[in-house]
Amino acid sequence: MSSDPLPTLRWGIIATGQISSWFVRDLALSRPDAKAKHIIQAIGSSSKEKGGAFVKQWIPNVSPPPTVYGSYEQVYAEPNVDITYIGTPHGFHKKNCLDAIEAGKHVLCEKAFALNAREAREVFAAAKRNGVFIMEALWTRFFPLVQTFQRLVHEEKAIGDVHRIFCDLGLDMDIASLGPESRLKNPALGAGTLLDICIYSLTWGLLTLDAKRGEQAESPKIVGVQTVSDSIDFATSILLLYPSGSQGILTSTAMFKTPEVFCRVEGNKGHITVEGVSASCPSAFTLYSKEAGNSEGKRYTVDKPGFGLYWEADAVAQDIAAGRTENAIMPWAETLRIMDTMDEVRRQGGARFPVD
Ligand SMILES: NC(=O)C1=CN([C@@H]2O[C@H](COP(=O)(O)OP(=O)(O)OC[C@H]3O[C@@H](n4cnc5c(N)ncnc54)[C@H](OP(=O)(O)O)[C@@H]3O)[C@@H](O)[C@H]2O)C=CC1
Ligand SMILES: O=C1OC[C@@H](O)[C@H](O)[C@H]1O
Repeated sequence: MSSDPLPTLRWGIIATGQISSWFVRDLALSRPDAKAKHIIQAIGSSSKEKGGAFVKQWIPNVSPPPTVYGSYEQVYAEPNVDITYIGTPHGFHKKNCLDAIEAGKHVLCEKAFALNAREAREVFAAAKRNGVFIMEALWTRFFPLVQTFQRLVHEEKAIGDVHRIFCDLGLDMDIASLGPESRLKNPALGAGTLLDICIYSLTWGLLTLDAKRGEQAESPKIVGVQTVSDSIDFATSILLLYPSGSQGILTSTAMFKTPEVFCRVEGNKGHITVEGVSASCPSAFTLYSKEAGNSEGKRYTVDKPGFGLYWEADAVAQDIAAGRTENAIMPWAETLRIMDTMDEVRRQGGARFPVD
């Protein structure tokens, strides 16, 4: 029995694209307040050369270095891997998750969890059958800043009753210039802004307009409009209308980079603005309370090394060490609620995937 009080988790990384490069760098960071010890045990890539180059470029100092495999299957079969991190495009998530689960591995799968709710339900059913942990990597929810925001809004009622939230995530993606194989252009890979970035705007709406999540959460009326070309959405706007009358106006676009302040929450006792590089990665929010009366507002910030993906990784390690198969901040039912909502938005808005 180790004297180290922190749980240890041995990761197998599936795919060597952008997000995997962020994730491994965050796992490798030395953090005084870490809640878990992360070991990058194995890397699985479409080629061993690509996997080796990934290690050399992003985690050259990790010691011992991870074992690099030229296939994903070898990672699933690796006995020293506890959990697989799935960093492939959306269209592969279902297969990658099912393969990992059938091999008995726990799974942390990037957002969007699957192409549609039907696929997501299939994956959760397999996880349940095999008794493994699985979670959608909606990292934003694990930021301490976001948890402070939720506490102020829901527990302290710092801006009273919330009436509306506006949240936008826009990126200038120049989709026209991308090749047909790009995950941002190919409908089979789940292209379009809804699954890629509107999912964050939707997340802010859901966690602001309702303190509950998953099956306990209220069911708002959903209206979705999309600007669609070649069956993928270049822009999506979601309206949520809750039984209380509160509204979410939650948007994304591939044609314009959202300015620093990406979100405004309005209540009867004040408002909050949230800022950061994008809705996925908030760096500060400012609370303007009518009662406190200070027009400059009170600013809450986060000072973090790296990207901030380690907060979700720590939470996963703690869950697995405690024998849990799902996480309380991002439970399976919350992922299904998001997938069901995005299916409904696409039904109304017109974006389609070949698997639908
Ligand atoms: N949490 C966050 O902030 C972010 C999350 N994401 C999510 O992460 C996932 C991956 O995104 P991202 O890293 O940007 O994607 P990339 O295109 O940068 O990388 C995807 C990787 O998946 C593997 N892959 C396997 N099959 C294919 C295929 N047919 N086409 C392309 N790639 C393939 C490749 O790795 P290999 O060759 O090694 O097998 C590739 O490098 C998505 O679900 C996305 O939504 C993305 C960015 C940020
Ligand atoms: O999850 C994401 O957040 C940041 C974006 O740059 C990226 O396209 C998206 O996948």
